[in-house]
Amino acid sequence: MHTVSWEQYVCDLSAVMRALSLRDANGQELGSAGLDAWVERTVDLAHGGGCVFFAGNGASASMASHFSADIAKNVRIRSMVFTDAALITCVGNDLSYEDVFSEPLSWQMRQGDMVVLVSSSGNSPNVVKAAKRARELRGTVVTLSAMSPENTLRSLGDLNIYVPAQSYSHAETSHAAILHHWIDAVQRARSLG
Ligand SMILES: O=C(CO)[C@@H](O)[C@H](O)[C@H](O)[C@H](O)COP(=O)(O)O
Repeated sequence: MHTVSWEQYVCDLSAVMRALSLRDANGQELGSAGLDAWVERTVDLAHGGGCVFFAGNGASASMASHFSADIAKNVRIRSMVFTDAALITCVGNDLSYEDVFSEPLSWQMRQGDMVVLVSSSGNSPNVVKAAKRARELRGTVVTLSAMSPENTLRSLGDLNIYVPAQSYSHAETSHAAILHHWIDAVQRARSLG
């Protein structure tokens, strides 16, 4: 069995996280300083009573639920995910799996709300469609992706966070750390931490 020592794993993961890229909608690189812009937008949204939606598949679906709970409980920001079994099976069955995030967004998202879309590959069709729908609805789109730098999702957000992870392990762990970092910062900015 191929093994990597814990020290090597941490070293490789750290390299991936340090190489974080954050680009705006025009493709301009903001680097990790762009995380502050994300925090500011989220604080502004909170002042206006806006909602933060989260979506992703598999491990990213569990992150969506986790961080939706955190932002509501710890930061008192309204939040929603679309992974309720009745909802996802209904939309998946009646329309298609590609619509399971975009369709509920159409019903729930208002101008000025934010959606955080998490996809390691950056190519899951339902996540890509959600990004396009949210833009039509004039919401703020934040994407977290990995794998190929040319992945589809990376060009669809107002803020596009990318880590050059080549494994789901590194991609998912990096995304979870970024989301924790963001919510901690929003919590401090709202003097709730
Ligand atoms: O955790 C893993 C793989 O390690 C899986 O659950 C993974 O999240 C699923 O295969 C997802 O469907 C992958 O979708 P995506 O993150 O590439 O959009």
